[in-house]
Amino acid sequence: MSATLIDGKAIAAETRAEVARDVEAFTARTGHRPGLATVLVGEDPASAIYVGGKQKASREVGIEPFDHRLPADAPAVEVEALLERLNADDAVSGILCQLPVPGHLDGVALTGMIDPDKDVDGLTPLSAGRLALGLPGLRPCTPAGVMVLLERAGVDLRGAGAVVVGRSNLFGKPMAQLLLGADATVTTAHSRTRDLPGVCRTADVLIVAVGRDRMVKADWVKPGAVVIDVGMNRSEDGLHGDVAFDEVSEVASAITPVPGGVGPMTIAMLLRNTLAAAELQIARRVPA
Ligand SMILES: Nc1nc(=O)c2c([nH]1)NC[C@@H]1CN(c3ccc(C(=O)N[C@@H](CCC(=O)O)C(=O)O)cc3)C=[N+]21
Repeated sequence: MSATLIDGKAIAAETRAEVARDVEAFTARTGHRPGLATVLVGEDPASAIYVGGKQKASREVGIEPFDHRLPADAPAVEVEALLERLNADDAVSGILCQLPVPGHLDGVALTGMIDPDKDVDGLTPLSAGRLALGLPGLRPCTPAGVMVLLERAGVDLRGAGAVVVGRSNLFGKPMAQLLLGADATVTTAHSRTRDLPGVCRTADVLIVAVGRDRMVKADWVKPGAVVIDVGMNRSEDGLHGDVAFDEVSEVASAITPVPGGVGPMTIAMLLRNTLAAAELQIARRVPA
């Protein structure tokens, strides 16, 4: 392998240590402990593991976790009532409604109910609009984490050609906007893109989030490119990203592994956003 490994696990650990320090200072200053409420509807085992990981990571940095689980057949009004309660609860700084939700529910509508000041996923229309306009706001955790990885890897984004493969609201769209905000020249590619390998080959920075096991091959990558793998594909032969790591790492100059790349960074950014949300709520609290 010739590429430098971008060690998301190590960078995330450093970010979590920073957040832990900042949470301590926040609590000393305000007398409040930040709180993160997670809402999980249904019993999907992978989702349950992720939510459990978020809870544990919260506790470790001094953020109080609130764990809410509803049955897979919970009616929309019940989930809505829970979100309204959490919006009104002063102990809850941030709310995360784990996606995807079961088919009878509307994930976009539910997420959109979250108080924008508690929107630690950065997925409400207001947060998305703030990002699109270049205004300050809470940013979606996974793309925000990728920006930290790129910065820590010393990648100069100004004028660089960045290709984002995937156009989801959760990742691809906000990723493209963050890169644009950092002065990259951004292309968003997707399943309908003509000559996807050719488009990928133009990238100085290639970011892939499509959910197709090891789709990106060595001949899709420009020699020396930086490759960020956002995929999480579980199969009989283990957990793999959207990038064929072994062959692509012979071509790229730097690459993130799966696991141990973008995933841990997502959780670290969730913690950072929860502290930022707690700050927002202190700021808007009317002084006595
Ligand atoms: N509202 C919402 N917000 C999310 O942020 C959100 C979501 N819904 N739904 C699902 C996805 C997925 N996601 C991951 C977070 C951490 C790892 C992670 O830590 N992965 C480890 C490995 C985990 C393993 O071994 O399974 C790693 O990459 O090293 C993965 C995936 C957050 N998501």
